[in-house]
Amino acid sequence: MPAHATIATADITGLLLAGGRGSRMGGVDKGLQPFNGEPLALHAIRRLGPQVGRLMVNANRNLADYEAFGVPVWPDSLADYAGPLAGFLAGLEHCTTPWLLTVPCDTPLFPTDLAARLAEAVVAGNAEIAIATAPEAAEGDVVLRPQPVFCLLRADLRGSLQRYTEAGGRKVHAWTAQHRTVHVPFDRPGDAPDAFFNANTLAELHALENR
Ligand SMILES: Nc1nc2c(ncn2[C@@H]2O[C@H](COP(=O)(O)OP(=O)(O)OP(=O)(O)O)[C@@H](O)[C@H]2O)c(=O)[nH]1
Ligand SMILES: [Mg+2]
Repeated sequence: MPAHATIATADITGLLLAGGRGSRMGGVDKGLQPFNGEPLALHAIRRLGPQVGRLMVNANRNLADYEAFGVPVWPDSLADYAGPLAGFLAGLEHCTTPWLLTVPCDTPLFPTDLAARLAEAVVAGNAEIAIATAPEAAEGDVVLRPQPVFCLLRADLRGSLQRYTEAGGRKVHAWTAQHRTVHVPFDRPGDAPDAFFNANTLAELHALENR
């Protein structure tokens, strides 16, 4: 195997996760909230687009607004806002490439080399899933925490995820733990410390705008 074996960009579909309730933001559709003058979803689409071969959006409300961004939009097939895994499943149901990369709509500063580093690590580790980990402050210390919605996964895990969610499973970690998973640290010297900061409230979103 060559030293830098990886996955071709064309073999990855990027999935923007915008299907949540946004309850901590007052129930608004998070992906449509403005960030530096443009909707969060559009901002993420621009950042993710160059990293992947195709793009899709998972959303459950205001579908026409998302369609206006020029990317296919798929709502959850599972009912009642079953959480991010419902978005993963909707993505896998429509994914025609061997790999799917998920990104949430509320983390606008995510790395521009996210796909490249997850892809290299998943191949090097002969794994099925790669999850980003990023430094987070914890009781005066800094620890690497998994960012489970930044997830590169094999598209053929669809059957497994379908069975897990049909049985009532909702936890990303509990499902990924059933498969060969590598964790990929984003704590190199040049990595932006706020790359994985996500906005759960409007105040957090406005604070991110000014960083
Ligand atoms: N498809 C889908 N995605 C979801 C669901 N719940 C959360 N997500 C997505 O998962 C990611 C992380 O979720 P949260 O940060 O909790 O966002 P949220 O659920 O919209 O916000 P809260 O209601 O405040 O928890 C976001 O990209 C959400 O869009 C869901 O029920 N279905
Ligand atoms: Mg939530």
